Amino acid sequence: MSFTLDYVAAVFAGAASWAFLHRRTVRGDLAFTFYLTSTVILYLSLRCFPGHWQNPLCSAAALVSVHFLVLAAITIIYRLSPWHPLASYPGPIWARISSLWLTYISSTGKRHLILDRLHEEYGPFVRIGPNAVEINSSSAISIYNSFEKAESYRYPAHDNLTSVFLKNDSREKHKERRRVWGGMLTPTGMAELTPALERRTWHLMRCIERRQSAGDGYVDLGEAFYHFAYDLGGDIIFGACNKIELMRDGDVKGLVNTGKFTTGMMDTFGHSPWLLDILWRIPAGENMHQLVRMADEMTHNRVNSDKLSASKDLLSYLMEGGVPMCELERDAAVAMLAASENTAMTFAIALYYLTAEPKYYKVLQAQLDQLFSDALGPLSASALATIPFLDGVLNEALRLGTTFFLPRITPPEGTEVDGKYIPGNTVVALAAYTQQTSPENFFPEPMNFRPERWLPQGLGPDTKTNRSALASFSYGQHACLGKTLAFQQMRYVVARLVLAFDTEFKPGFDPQAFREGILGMGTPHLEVPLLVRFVRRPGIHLEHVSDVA
Ligand code: HEM
Repeated sequence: MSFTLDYVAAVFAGAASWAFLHRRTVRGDLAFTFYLTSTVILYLSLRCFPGHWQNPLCSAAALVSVHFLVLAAITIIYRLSPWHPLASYPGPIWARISSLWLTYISSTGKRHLILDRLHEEYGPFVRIGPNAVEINSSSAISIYNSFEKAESYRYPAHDNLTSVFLKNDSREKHKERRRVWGGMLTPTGMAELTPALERRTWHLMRCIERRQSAGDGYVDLGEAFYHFAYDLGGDIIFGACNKIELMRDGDVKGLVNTGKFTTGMMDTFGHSPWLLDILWRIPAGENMHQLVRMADEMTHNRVNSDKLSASKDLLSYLMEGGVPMCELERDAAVAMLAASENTAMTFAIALYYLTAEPKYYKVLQAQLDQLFSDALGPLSASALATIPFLDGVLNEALRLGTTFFLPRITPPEGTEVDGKYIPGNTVVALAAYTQQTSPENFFPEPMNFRPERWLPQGLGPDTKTNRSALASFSYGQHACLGKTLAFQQMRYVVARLVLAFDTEFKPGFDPQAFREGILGMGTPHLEVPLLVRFVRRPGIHLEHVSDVA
């Protein structure tokens, strides 16, 4: 009799736990520890009644499992029920049941394509998680003005340190941190970074040639751009103390893969934050810790060094702004990723499209030749900013290459988008990729690379170019702080390369497969290596250019 009662008690405890937890965020690592500890405590308790329980260990595990299964079953029933606040939103059943569905589709890198198809099937509002809605409407841009970031941006250590990119509980602290970062991104701050950009771009040109001659005549351009962007990012963040020299030494410590792994993990498992909490504490999450350790070490070197550059680096601004050491380390790690990955991949995607469509390469080359008579002479940022076609190339690379998913959380009172009420504490996101490729925003040929669509005359009288639908730098209070710097870098590097070289793909390279292999993993990831040959244009001599730091 008491045997049955114990199971009945476990069922009631599961139901009571649901009533207590269903409006709360549960930390995965704590939940895991709870179940483990409960099993041990139960086992020890059952052993005190010898004879009553045949096998105390199995019985303890069974009671805890009953608690968990009841909790899970009620959770699922509630999520599928008409009483759930998002019951009226259509979406696939698996999405309604568990956030693991969104986690799974994110892990494929094709989340943007899967969600795009769901909008075709279900309309502009799709329930993509038990508590998440994606909106395919330009009105949804308004959610970025004031809503906070979703839990997926929470640093899994849960240490409540303030950091510029991650989820902060204090809006004021985040605002203040943006202000401190902003010092580097003023015109004066950016001018101080220009010598590093110029020097690193010369290294890049020599690095490309060196790797071509050391191999089969072609370079893995995605890899070369990653190495360039990390080297330059290191200069920007750590100044003269920067030890990152991937173009010269290769990526011995696996920095690029560590960075890609970290952004990929956050972008995938962030949708099930409880799972990220667990992964953070087990060996599978080791690469994330490795990035943190690298950033910590470089930050310590920088803070304790007396070998400082004449110009300021990011850490100068943060130290002057009174940012404490533990938060300097966190922001340095964020900056290493923010300053490198997206920029590197946008270079790669821009060069891919220019090589795939040589007529655009020629147009850009002609315009640059006209403005800069000496292909190896100075390229001022102000002159480069006057070439709309160059910006058209970059905007198209961003439009087709960045497929971000940027979740926010609605305030407790909820919100309205296009007249539809969305309940409070719902995760909401703009369908960025669908908007960026929608004929309502970009017409004609929304799926094709057409830089002219960004010029005043566009692609003819029916052209539609809805600039605000380009979500590549996000919007509002968490929008990219480095957008102007990124454009300055992208214009400079693309212009230098196009002025000095012609390009061609390696024979057998499949442009279509490359394009289909641009994955969305927080930043673009390239499934297919971009294999290209750079051929010097007549009159270009680079022998005098230094190719080492
Ligand atoms: C093509 C290059 C780049 C792209 C496409 C890009 C894109 C983005 C996006 C989409 C966000 C917002 C994420 C969100 O709302 O969830 C963001 C945030 C941020 N980016 Fe960039 N970024 C680029 C380059 C850079 C560079 C070069 C830097 C600076 C060195 C930078 C610094 C930042 C920072 C600090 C944030 C966090 C802002 C905040 O949360 O308040 N980014 N970036």
